[in-house]
Amino acid sequence: MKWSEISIHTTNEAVEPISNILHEAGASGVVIEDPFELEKEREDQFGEIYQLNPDDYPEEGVIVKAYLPVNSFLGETVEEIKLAITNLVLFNIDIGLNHVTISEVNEEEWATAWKKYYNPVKISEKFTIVPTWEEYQPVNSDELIIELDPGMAFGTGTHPTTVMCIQALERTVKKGDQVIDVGTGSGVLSIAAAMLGAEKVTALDLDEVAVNSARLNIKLNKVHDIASVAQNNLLNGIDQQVDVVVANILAEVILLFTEDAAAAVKPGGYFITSGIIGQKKQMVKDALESAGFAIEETMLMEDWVAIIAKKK
Ligand SMILES: C[S@@+](CC[C@H](N)C(=O)[O-])C[C@H]1O[C@@H](n2cnc3c(N)ncnc32)[C@H](O)[C@@H]1O
Repeated sequence: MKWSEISIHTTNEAVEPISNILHEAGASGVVIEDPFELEKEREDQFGEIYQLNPDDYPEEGVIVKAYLPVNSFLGETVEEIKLAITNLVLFNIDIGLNHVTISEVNEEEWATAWKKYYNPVKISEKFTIVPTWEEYQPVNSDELIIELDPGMAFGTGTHPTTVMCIQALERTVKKGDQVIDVGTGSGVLSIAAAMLGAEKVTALDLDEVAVNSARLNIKLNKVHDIASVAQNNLLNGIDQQVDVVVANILAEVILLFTEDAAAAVKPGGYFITSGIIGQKKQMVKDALESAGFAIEETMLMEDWVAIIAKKK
């Protein structure tokens, strides 16, 4: 598959809304080149390793980059992104130079473009995500380490939507549980569920690239006896009943299968949903409640919401 790199030279203030616009437009792997990163004092209590190259950063302003699949919608998507960014001015957001460039990258370049921005990160009480090419010494003996090579699939493991899912899994998965991960991407949530003691994990994704990436990461983390991966559209054709279903997908997609999720979760079990932007929270909550779930917890990180719902 060919990928297009969209690069936006903007201001610090606009980074967050532009990242959201890019995510909403279906971009993968938003990276931020902020010269401040070069000067920032690093916490090393978690043993993170930082090797930043000044050549990768602009002299002033911030560059936000993301990757879009090259398909027949690319032209429209780019135009929509540009318009949405320009519209930020209406909200009094300074978009700075707003210099937008597009370039094509091949699969290999895309995969390696990630690597320089990707370091070990402690993302929850128990879990640290470590890229496969980094050396990492655990700080605590009970620390759980997920080794990840995101390749082409979504999931460096450190996106707020993923972090909230992992924190929600920590609160809900019990030893011996059965779990389904809808939209597994790099497989990170399935690996976390297996490490938390689940007995059987089913990882599903529509995208073949994600299926392969999840298989690789599941094997790398030695949880392949517990977690298996299949190419599948949401929960279509899945008739097993499990203790936890987790899905980090956009709100619009969650709404398509709340009924199927209600059928797949045992009474007293959980449906964890994430990937929901703030203004769509109520819509998802309403759908979950009418499908037979009670909202147990609403989590918030940056502009993103995750919901832990319990099957009545
Ligand atoms: C935001 S990513 C989440 C990846 C990973 N679970 C995480 O938390 O980092 C969403 C994933 O859902 C997958 N997806 C989108 N629509 C889907 C569908 N209809 N059925 C299955 N997977 C889907 C995408 O391919 C992508 O890998």
